[in-house]
Amino acid sequence: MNGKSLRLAAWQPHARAVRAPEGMHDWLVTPGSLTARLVSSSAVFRVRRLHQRSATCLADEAQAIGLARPQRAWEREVLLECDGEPVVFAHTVVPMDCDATDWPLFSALGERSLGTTLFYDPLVRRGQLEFARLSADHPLVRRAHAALGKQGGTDTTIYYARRCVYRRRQGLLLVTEVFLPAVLSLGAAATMKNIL
Ligand SMILES: C=C(O[C@@H]1C=C(C(=O)O)C=C[C@H]1O)C(=O)O
Repeated sequence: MNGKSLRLAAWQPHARAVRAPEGMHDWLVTPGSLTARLVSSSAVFRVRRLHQRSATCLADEAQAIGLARPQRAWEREVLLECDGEPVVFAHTVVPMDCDATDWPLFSALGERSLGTTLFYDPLVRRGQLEFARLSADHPLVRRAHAALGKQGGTDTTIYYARRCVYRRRQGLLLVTEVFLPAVLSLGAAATMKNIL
């Protein structure tokens, strides 16, 4: 970590507050399942599971999932890939003490999209989206860089992210999606597919 403090984010309730370029703003405000939009924007879509394990949640996540302080949670991290190109780094946390019946499919997801369990289950309630600008030293961007095999030290890119809390029975689950720059090329590809 070379002494750099890990900078967390200021999560905003309105997408316009993070001043994303238009193309990225359009992705940030994708209604419904992001998976569904990515599938329709590419020929080959893949959820590349990086890991699913217990880990200490981030300081700005604890309260969102009902924890008094950062503590162990179930953590799932994936790259969403379109036509072989990673376009989203996604990070999901669930409190360790959640009842297994709250999220019955979560532990066995593998490389199936979490979205397929969240958006087609009538017991799931979706909270409000929040948005943030993340710099390269944010913990989630650092993890995305590591997953992509990239050194983030000189990266001055601003990454745009959104997060949302889902509730099912007594269970809470927080999904954070960090949009990678390559997501912007999908718009062009999707447009070309419509034209050709
Ligand atoms: C919440 C969704 O699920 C997607 C899939 C995820 C996964 O498989 O871990 C995580 C975040 C999402 O981008 C969605 O499709 O909207």
